[in-house]
Amino acid sequence: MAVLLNGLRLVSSGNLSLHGIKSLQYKSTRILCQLPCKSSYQGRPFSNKNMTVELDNNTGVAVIQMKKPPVNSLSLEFLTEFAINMEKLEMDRECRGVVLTSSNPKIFSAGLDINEMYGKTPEHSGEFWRAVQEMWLKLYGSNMVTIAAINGSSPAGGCLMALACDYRIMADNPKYAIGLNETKLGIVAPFWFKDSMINVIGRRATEHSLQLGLMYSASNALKIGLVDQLVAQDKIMTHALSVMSEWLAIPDHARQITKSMMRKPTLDRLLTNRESDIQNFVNFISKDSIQKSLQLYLEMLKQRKS
Ligand SMILES: CCCCCCCC/C=C\C/C=C/C(=O)SCCNC(=O)CCNC(=O)[C@H](O)C(C)(C)COP(=O)(O)OP(=O)(O)OC[C@H]1O[C@@H](n2cnc3c(N)ncnc32)[C@H](O)[C@@H]1OP(=O)(O)O
Repeated sequence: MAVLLNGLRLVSSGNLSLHGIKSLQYKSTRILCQLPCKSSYQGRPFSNKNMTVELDNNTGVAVIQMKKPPVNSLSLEFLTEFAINMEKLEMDRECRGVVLTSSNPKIFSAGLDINEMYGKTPEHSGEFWRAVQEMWLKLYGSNMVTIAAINGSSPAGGCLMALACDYRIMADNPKYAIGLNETKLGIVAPFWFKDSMINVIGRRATEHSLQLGLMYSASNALKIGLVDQLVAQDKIMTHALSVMSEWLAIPDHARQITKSMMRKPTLDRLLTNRESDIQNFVNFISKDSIQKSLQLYLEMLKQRKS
């Protein structure tokens, strides 16, 4: 955790949620630019199999652009790479904010890679689920300002990623849909997916949404508060960076402590039940009836195409 105070940067060893706000050490550094100063942009890209990460040293803002063809499905490899990148940015004293977006102009993310849940060993399923948890813990528990620039459809795990951010901006296109549609696949959104949604849209709307596995058009997502703003597709990144500059104008320490106060109980719930959540997932996904549902769903996805 990093806090700016009178020109000194207070740095702790990890995410706000994982390590709380105690044991701060003093490190002297320059104060990072509070607002984007585009004139002296210096991009610094790294790691690029499933995503590119570009940190602007002048603004302290990184853009993570997911680029896993065809639909940014969240495979074990993708999730591992994502967690490593988040960790790197979290540790980077110059990074204060992250915009998450997609290189696919129509799909933000298709959610968890269904192939990782179908026909796999319990060991693989457990490893996969731990990686899903890690992605969420890193994003939901980040000290940085996180903004989702949702430039396409975003079902299930894709919606979860957006829900884990601080702010959601969606492209204003009636063809794009977002939601936690797990029940439509015959599976159940785990408690921390549900908690993430409750924290954004409230209990009643979440119950309705989860039971029916609803996918919302961009305009309906805005109506229920699932996204914060709709913006024309070609303006989404400019707008996300402008919203980011507003968030970064708030002193880091005050914003981070507030964020921690709001999110810690939700994070702690998964942290204290992490192993049982993995076991529940493995038991659930290994059932013949669930495997059958996933098989049918995968076939349906392939048939839809032809
Ligand atoms: C008692 C409690 C116990 C608790 C247990 C917990 C269990 C909970 C477990 C898991 C939670 C699950 C979370 C998830 O995220 S599941 C994934 C949900 N995702 C979806 O339903 C999206 C499905 N996809 C689509 O709707 C569309 O593909 C699209 C809108 C994303 C894109 O449409 P389009 O551009 O038309 O592309 P195609 O449909 O043609 O797809 C291209 C290609 O990609 C494949 N594909 C799509 N989505 C996925 C996916 N999620 N995983 C893997 N593969 C995917 C699709 O099959 C096509 O493949 P191809 O034919 O081989 O080209």
